[in-house]
Amino acid sequence: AAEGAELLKATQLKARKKHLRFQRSKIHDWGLVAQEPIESEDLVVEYVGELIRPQISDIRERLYEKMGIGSSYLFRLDDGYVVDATKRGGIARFINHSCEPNCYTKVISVEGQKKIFIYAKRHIAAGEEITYNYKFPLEDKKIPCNCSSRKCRGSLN
Ligand SMILES: Nc1ncnc2c1ncn2[C@@H]1O[C@H](CN(CC[C@H](N)C(=O)O)CC2CN(CCC(c3ccccc3)c3ccccc3)C2)[C@@H](O)[C@H]1O
Repeated sequence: AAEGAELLKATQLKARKKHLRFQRSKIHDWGLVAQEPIESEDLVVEYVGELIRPQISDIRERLYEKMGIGSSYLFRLDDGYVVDATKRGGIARFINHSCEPNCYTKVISVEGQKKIFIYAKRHIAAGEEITYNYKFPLEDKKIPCNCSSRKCRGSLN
């Protein structure tokens, strides 16, 4: 049953993939834009990258900082593990944050492998930019938020 569900998900993702394009974003640099309408609760995309242990991600984060890459394509999981999409990443790495997002993320363990899926939390019209809440931990050094939604909190962290 699990494999079946997994296979179905994979085909859904493949079908969906051709209707997502990364384009210039009004929020920041590049973003992921829906080319066709997406129904609420539909699976949009998987955040594909390398699953790395907390210790490794700290080292990589410092490395990326040194390389001037700044905020990298790291997706932090609750248990400290990180999915790093910097080298080998899918299009989901271009998704920007919004304080009033149209998607949400869900971490699902498939045969012990943690996978991050992004689902629509409402109907998304063609041409809309895909967004989710990054849920960055609060920090002193603020990254100003440019989501321009009514409930914008003003910063990502
Ligand atoms: N609501 C928001 N308001 C204001 N800012 C927002 C909002 N949402 C997201 N952001 C910004 O987007 C970041 C997240 N970002 C989401 C996508 C991004 N739009 C983009 O265009 O890539 C992915 C990261 C951006 N970085 C790019 C690195 C790139 C690089 C770095 C330096 C020089 C050249 C290139 C790089 C390239 C190749 C390999 C490694 C790094 C990764 C957040 O950390 C924040 O800075």
